[in-house]
Amino acid sequence: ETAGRVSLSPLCPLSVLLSHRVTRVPSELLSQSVLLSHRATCHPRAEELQGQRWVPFSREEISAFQSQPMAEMWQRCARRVTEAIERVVEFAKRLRGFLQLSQHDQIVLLKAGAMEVVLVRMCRAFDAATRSVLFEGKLAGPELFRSLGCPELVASIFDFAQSLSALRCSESELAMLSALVLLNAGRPCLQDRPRVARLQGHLDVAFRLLLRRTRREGLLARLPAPGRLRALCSQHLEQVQAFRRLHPGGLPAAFPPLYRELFAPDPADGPAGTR
Ligand SMILES: N#Cc1cc2c(cc1C(F)(C(F)(F)F)C(F)(F)F)CC[C@H]1N(C(=O)[C@H]3CC[C@H](C(=O)O)CC3)CC[C@@]21S(=O)(=O)c1ccc(F)cc1
Repeated sequence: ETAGRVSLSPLCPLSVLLSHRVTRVPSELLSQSVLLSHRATCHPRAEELQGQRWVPFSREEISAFQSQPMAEMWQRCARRVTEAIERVVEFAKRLRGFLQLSQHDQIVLLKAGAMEVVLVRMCRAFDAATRSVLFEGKLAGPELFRSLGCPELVASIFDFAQSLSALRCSESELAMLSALVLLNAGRPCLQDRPRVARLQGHLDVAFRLLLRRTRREGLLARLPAPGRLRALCSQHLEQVQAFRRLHPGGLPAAFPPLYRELFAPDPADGPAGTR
């Protein structure tokens, strides 16, 4: 019998039975630890989202954003992407087994999945009623991002946020979704694919049991197809390349180094994920 599991032999007096803490199955412990990692690395925190009255930007504030030079707005948003990705890296490091992978595989999984997790997390701060997202403290519609010069990408990002928020996922569901986006054994260039597949398998079982416990099995069929996230991220990479072409000499130094590493790697550094 493993330590802590109550022995159910008939000889076991009630006092012993009652003295043990509640016995949780490993998968419930796993989804609980993923939820804690998610809560600790999301911004804003769930309680802030509930409490906060979401105020929309005024017309003047929106036109101020729209008259920002393109490079300024890109740097402003790139900083927020970078902050969000740093929190996703912290989330990954807290996932059971992630830090035991080789650093090469950790980097491959993060390069491929971090932005996808940011886009999943975005739905937490998305208001479906006004089709707007919390940006720098207030609610912003797609028109606020006009000066980025990539209206299709912005529209796809909002469509994705809209469809995900329509599923009204709980924090636990978003936590498990994010963990499964990251620990994806299908990512190219992995060295120890079977090891990632084992971690992914444990998360998959834990997610299905969570959905069964909460009578939300129907969610699986309604989740956006994984291809949609991938398409969004490749659209994003195209836009970064387009932006770089507009600004020869590489991304301005004002872009965070992590952003440059993830989205505008210097060709001299070799193919993505192999450094
Ligand atoms: N630069 C940017 C950029 C920045 C962002 C997104 C997309 C881009 C690009 F798609 C662009 F610009 F083209 F639209 C880009 F660049 F990626 F291509 C989507 C995720 C957003 N985001 C978030 O919603 C996070 C989610 C996680 C959350 C947390 O940490 O828990 C914090 C807030 C991070 C940055 C942010 S944003 O808020 O600047 C934003 C920008 C445009 C838009 F249409 C909607 C939002």
